[in-house]
Amino acid sequence: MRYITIALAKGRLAIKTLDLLEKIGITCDEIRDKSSRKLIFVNDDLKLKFFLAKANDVPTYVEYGAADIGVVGKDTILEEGRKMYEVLDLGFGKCRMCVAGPASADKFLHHGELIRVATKYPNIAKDYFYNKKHQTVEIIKLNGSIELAPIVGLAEVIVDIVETGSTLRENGLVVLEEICDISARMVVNEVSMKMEHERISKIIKDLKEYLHGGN
Ligand SMILES: Nc1ncnc2c1ncn2[C@@H]1O[C@H](COP(=O)(O)OP(=O)(O)OP(=O)(O)O)[C@@H](O)[C@H]1O
Ligand SMILES: O=P(O)(O)OC[C@H]1O[C@H](OP(=O)(O)OP(=O)(O)O)[C@H](O)[C@@H]1O
Repeated sequence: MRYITIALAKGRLAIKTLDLLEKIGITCDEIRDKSSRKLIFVNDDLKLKFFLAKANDVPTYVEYGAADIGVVGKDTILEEGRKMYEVLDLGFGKCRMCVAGPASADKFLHHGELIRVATKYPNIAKDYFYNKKHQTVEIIKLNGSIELAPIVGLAEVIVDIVETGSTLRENGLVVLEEICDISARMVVNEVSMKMEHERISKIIKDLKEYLHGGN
């Protein structure tokens, strides 16, 4: 039997994903060992392989079929725009994609001004401002600590993830507009979905039963 490969996003979502898979009997203890430098893990009994990848790369592995299944945030799915099936909302990693800034920046969002928008998500920001708001903006790509940008005068507003809101609050910023809700999703390669339909459908069905079964 062919092995099915599952790509998991490193970081915040990894442990929660492993915990959830464990609930439906998909286990891979070795992958939890942080001291290991191994990149790929095999469960011969279940005919499954697992690997951890940088979150942004998970959709790439899945589109090309190097992974049959992936687990990654909706933010990454929207930003990467890869061709694959999004099959399940896993219900954790919940947060919101927002436009944020100092409260005084609100006026820039209603008068169609050419403002600067700092973000780790240039495609999401572009889609929101250009297609939904019809506002021309300058997008400035950053890789972290996005909240710094309006404080130091790099941009008028930011597009970023807000979970508890603490980071915004502690830096004197507020949510100005909500773009969409985010959570972890299961994605599947389009060919794998056909070729391994039975096994992949079973995983999705088991997860759905667990998630919606009141556990
Ligand atoms: N407070 C939060 N901040 C950031 N991401 C969150 C938060 N809550 C949930 N998430 C989800 O967790 C995913 C992974 O976040 P994580 O911070 O581990 O990785 P990353 O920020 O993409 O990686 P890196 O820090 O290497 O750039 C996000 O893509 C998002 O879907
Ligand atoms: O609403 P909160 O609960 O405060 O969470 C939101 C913050 O968490 C994320 O940053 P992360 O910790 O990933 O660090 P980064 O700035 O390096 O991306 C995100 O970019 C926000 O800064």
